[in-house]
Amino acid sequence: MNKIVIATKNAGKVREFAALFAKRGIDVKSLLDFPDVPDVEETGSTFAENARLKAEAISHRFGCPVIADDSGLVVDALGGRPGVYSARYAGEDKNDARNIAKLLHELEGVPMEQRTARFHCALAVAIPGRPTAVVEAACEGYIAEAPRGEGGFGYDPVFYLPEKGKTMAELTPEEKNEISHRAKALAKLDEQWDDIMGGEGRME
Ligand SMILES: O=c1nc[nH]c2c1ncn2[C@H]1C[C@H](O)[C@@H](COP(=O)(O)OP(=O)(O)OP(=O)(O)O)O1
Ligand SMILES: [Mg+2]
Repeated sequence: MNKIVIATKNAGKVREFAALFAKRGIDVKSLLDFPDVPDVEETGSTFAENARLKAEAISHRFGCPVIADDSGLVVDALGGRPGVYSARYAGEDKNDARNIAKLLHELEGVPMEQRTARFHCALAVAIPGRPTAVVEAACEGYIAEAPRGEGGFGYDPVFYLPEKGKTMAELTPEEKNEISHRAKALAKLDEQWDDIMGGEGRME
């Protein structure tokens, strides 16, 4: 297999998946290539449920294997919010800058040692006629007091990695793809790939 559909319209995710799959010799198509496909409603209460909903809906529509990513930011001092609502935290228009502003506002006065958080990623693989597989992984860090860096997308400018002394947005794309929740989840998929695909093809 040398092509996979990722059920997302998020350009940041598409860039990261394209780089991660390029190493495996696989071309990535996304819903940015099919703008007429309507958004799948994320009605689940967990990342895994939403990833499954997106993968199965698009696989059913296209009749081919599809991977979906549902991800977000889990902040301990906010009881796990914004969680599955990360994209829509500050409103349905999914505006990264407004989401970050709301997050920093809610954490005003919270000292650094209590600003622990993680990015969480659930990846679902839906293949016609086979059970859907879901893997999950997380990347631990802290919510910074102000945005820093231009790279990545979403909440990256306020996600501080103590071991790097940088926010996720200050990493190069290659550095982010070594440590991110998305890369770790994809590595788990790699391990299970032959079982999941059941003869459909190998990832590498
Ligand atoms: O590496 C990341 N770096 C920064 N922020 C991130 C990351 N990974 C997820 N996030 C944030 C962005 C968005 O606020 C939410 C994902 O929401 P999520 O529903 O999975 O994606 P989405 O609606 O943007 O696109 P789609 O559903 O079409 O895949 O978490
Ligand atoms: Mg979404």
